[in-house]
Amino acid sequence: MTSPMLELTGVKKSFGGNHVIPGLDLTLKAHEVTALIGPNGAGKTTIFNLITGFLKPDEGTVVYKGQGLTGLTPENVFRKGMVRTFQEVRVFGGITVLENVLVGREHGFGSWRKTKENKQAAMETLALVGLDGKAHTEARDLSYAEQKFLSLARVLGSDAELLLLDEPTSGLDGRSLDVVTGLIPRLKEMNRTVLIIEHNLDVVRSIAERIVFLESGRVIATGTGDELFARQDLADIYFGGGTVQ
Ligand SMILES: Nc1ncnc2c1ncn2[C@@H]1O[C@H](COP(=O)(O)OP(=O)(O)OP(=O)(O)O)[C@@H](O)[C@H]1O
Repeated sequence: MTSPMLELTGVKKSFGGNHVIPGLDLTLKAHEVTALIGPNGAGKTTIFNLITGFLKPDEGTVVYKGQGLTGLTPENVFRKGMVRTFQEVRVFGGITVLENVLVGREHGFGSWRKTKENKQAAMETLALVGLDGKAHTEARDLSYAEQKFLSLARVLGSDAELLLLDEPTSGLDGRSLDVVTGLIPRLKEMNRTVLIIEHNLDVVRSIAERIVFLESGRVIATGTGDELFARQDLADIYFGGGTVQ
């Protein structure tokens, strides 16, 4: 059996007396697209923060490709080969689109280099999200949708194998939504594993191979879209009534 790409075991996190993650086990297989869904406040972003070193678990372990991540800074977690996006758009407005991807390639924190090879790789990444024609535009001059694409290009432009995407489609519709939903299934061909937080259930259904349903920091169901979307009990939790469709 191949070892999991990511394994959370007995992870707990409280804020004051609020037990946001009361005890979480979660495993990701390599080259799968897994969606983390659940009602507002279920703890999805907190889980991203616990995995990526932005928060430290009170208890439990996070193991990435056989290596414990507990206590590592976000920068050092990144260097292990994992990268995330944030719910809100985070791009560097004062530098160009191309430079934003180059910064992402160099781990987003330290120095970065405009070598020919890096530039070519960054341009190929920009082409994936349709931004190659705007490579020399300052990021602040992009539309909201283009800035979302650029956030994606920045994580894709890194060598990270595990991508954690926090609501990559929020605020997008029509053709811009299609850019993201078309891209995500292709990431496994690029040797990437994806964990995605997503509220748009049509998107979840079309891209996720496995869905993890979270309520109050606990995994209450795991399965394919066909398995989970048929369950009225989950629809009741998600919508407070109605059907997940
Ligand atoms: N740093 C923090 N300090 C205190 N409480 C926090 C902190 N981070 C998260 N929480 C609380 O943890 C709970 C879960 O929040 P989280 O953002 O992880 O949920 P979510 O599932 O991502 O929600 P949404 O779908 O609305 O983005 C919420 O009650 C939130 O207020």
